Amino acid sequence: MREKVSKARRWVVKIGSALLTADGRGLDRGAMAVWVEQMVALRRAGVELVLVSSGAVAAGMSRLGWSERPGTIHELQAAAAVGQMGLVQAWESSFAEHGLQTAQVLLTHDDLSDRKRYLNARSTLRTLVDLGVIPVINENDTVVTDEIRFGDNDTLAALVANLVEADLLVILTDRDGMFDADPRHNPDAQLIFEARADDPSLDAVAGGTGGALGRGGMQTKLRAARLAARSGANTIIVGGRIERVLDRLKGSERLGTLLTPERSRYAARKQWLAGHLQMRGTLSLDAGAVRALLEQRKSLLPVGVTAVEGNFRRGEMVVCLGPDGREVARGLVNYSAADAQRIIGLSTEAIEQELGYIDEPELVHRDNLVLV
Ligand SMILES: Nc1ncnc2c1ncn2[C@@H]1O[C@H](COP(=O)(O)OP(=O)(O)O)[C@@H](O)[C@H]1O
Ligand SMILES: N[C@@H](CCC(=O)OP(=O)(O)O)C(=O)O
Repeated sequence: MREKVSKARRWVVKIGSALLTADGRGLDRGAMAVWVEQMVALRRAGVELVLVSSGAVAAGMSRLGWSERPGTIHELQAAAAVGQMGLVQAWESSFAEHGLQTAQVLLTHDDLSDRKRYLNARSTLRTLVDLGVIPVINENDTVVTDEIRFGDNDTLAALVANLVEADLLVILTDRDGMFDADPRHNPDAQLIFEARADDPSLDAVAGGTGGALGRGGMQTKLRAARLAARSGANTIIVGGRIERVLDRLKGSERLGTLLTPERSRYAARKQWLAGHLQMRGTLSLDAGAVRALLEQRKSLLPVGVTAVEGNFRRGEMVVCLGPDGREVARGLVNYSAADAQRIIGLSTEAIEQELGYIDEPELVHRDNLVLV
């Protein structure tokens, strides 16, 4: 079962406020350094990493000398703005000690629900990961309003896992994992080692909300696992203070709670694309492009496309048809219909000349392509 974890290539690691702030006494830099060491080791082992870090509000409270979580949203946002500085600074200096660079990425709900911004966020994150930089993501607390807040970073981390098509979401928290009852009130509660994310009996055990600093509790972690499962990712909820926790997970050790998707990664991804997006147009492919997609699992380049139909925008879903008119794939397109029309049949070098810019050399990247 745990080889699902050791074999995962792309991880999103989420670290909650409760852990990061040593229960309210500012950022726990010592603990951060220990996770950084393990994340560096993961990277060196070929794992692609994205970090979702909470702790801005808690760090800001400590910097401002506030001992209680403020009541108004503006005070919370002010605390987050102050604390985010310290948070990214701490991550940056800690990773820098190992020669790794970090990047701050602040996201809101709108960024992930608007197709165009979604695709841009995705491309930027992919570029950062390819560059070997560790993206450090948090919610953009200063600009969000109550209605559009993620609120807890568990949900944000799950949506990031969808966004970057992670194989694994690791939620580090202050308990060893998900118990069959809230361990704060039930000393006999037992750790759940494995379950299907969609198992309805989990709803009852994850009832309680978060601690004094965190927002979510187990309920949002369970919901996050279900969201992550939609794009086929496995989720581990595990104690961040367990010694060498990330190393040991990578080594298939049975730590924490593993929540698995009900379908295979591929089937889940396909369903997710289909369920989330309406078809906006079609691309007709020549025989060479069909072979490149189906046999070599490559991205679709403009050079192999013979016709464009529909009025789609960048980031929307299109259907790819073979020379016989049969559907061979569907996926998220990197160019609008008007721009696609101008670049079909062109080699990669000619695209920039034609458009004056180049977003991506692929018309549809293979990560965003589902073969039929
Ligand atoms: N079934 C459960 N198993 C484990 N922890 C639970 C459960 N139900 C509620 N909790 C509580 O959830 C807390 C973790 O959530 P939270 O405080 O939001 O942390 P974080 O900041 O890591 O997101 C734990 O300290 C625990 O008391
Ligand atoms: N964006 C907020 C995180 C919200 C939050 O509390 O998240 P979590 O501790 O993961 O439940 C912050 O940085 O303080």
